[in-house]
Amino acid sequence: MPLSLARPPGARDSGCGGRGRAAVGSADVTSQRTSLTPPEDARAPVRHPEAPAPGEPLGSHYDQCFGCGTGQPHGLHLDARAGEGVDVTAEFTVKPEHQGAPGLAHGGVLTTALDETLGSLNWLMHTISVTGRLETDFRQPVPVGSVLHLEARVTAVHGRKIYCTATGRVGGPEGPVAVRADGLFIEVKVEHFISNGRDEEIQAAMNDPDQVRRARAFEVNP
Ligand SMILES: CCCCCCCC/C=C\CCCCCCCC(=O)SCCNC(=O)CCNC(=O)[C@H](O)C(C)(C)COP(=O)(O)OP(=O)(O)OC[C@H]1O[C@@H](n2cnc3c(N)ncnc32)[C@H](O)[C@@H]1OP(=O)(O)O
Repeated sequence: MPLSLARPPGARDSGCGGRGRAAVGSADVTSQRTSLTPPEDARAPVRHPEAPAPGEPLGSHYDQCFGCGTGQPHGLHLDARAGEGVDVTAEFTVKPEHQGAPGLAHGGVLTTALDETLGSLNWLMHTISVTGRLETDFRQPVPVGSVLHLEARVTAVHGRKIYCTATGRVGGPEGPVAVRADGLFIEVKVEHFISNGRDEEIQAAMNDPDQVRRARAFEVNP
């Protein structure tokens, strides 16, 4: 489907940082607390035929993304690589600016690293999806200076729901799991961003041919 650059009906017409009427619906999340387990009739994930080759760096979906953006000075600068299945790997070095307690990584930063690694699975399926739910287990403290070896994979797909899981290991790619997460990502169209993002950044993104090309690469999903 070609990428439409027009704002759809119902889009907010001024950037107001989420204070305006939400342009997406929202399900009753209180009844979804146990829904990180795929339903019986979920299907196995399918690697898109044009997915990046195993080992290929995926690059950033958005230059200003806190997780992967190369133009984001405050970001984590993750650059995941494609795996052989519907899976990816990445490394994240914990820096002093990522501390929660003295000398230790902040849990929210570690969760962000897991979230971003899971988000990069989009490249493997040529799907755009956003985090609906994310549950993190913190098993070991992660000291500053550590390299967190991240791995994420899709476990099942059910309609627009993408079930996925990620681990972060310390001491090497085969080291002990320090953090892990189960996620539920929900497939969206490009309009999700156009309708909900602040105008300033959306306009800049739509005027950037490289950004439009990257959005298209996600969207083409036969
Ligand atoms: C030129 C312009 C260019 C722009 C291009 C950009 C390219 C970008 C490319 C790639 C981006 C990748 C980004 C990755 C970054 C890392 C990941 C993040 O941090 S993402 C940010 C954090 N997440 C959010 O901000 C979501 C906020 N939430 C929402 O927007 C909505 O709630 C949304 C879209 C998730 C769902 O809303 P609904 O109205 O579309 O759909 P409903 O009907 O509510 O749900 C669909 C199904 O999913 C279940 N569901 C939804 N939310 C759930 C939840 N929280 N827990 C469990 N189930 C949930 C529902 O029960 C329903 O299931 P049933 O089909 O009925 O079986």
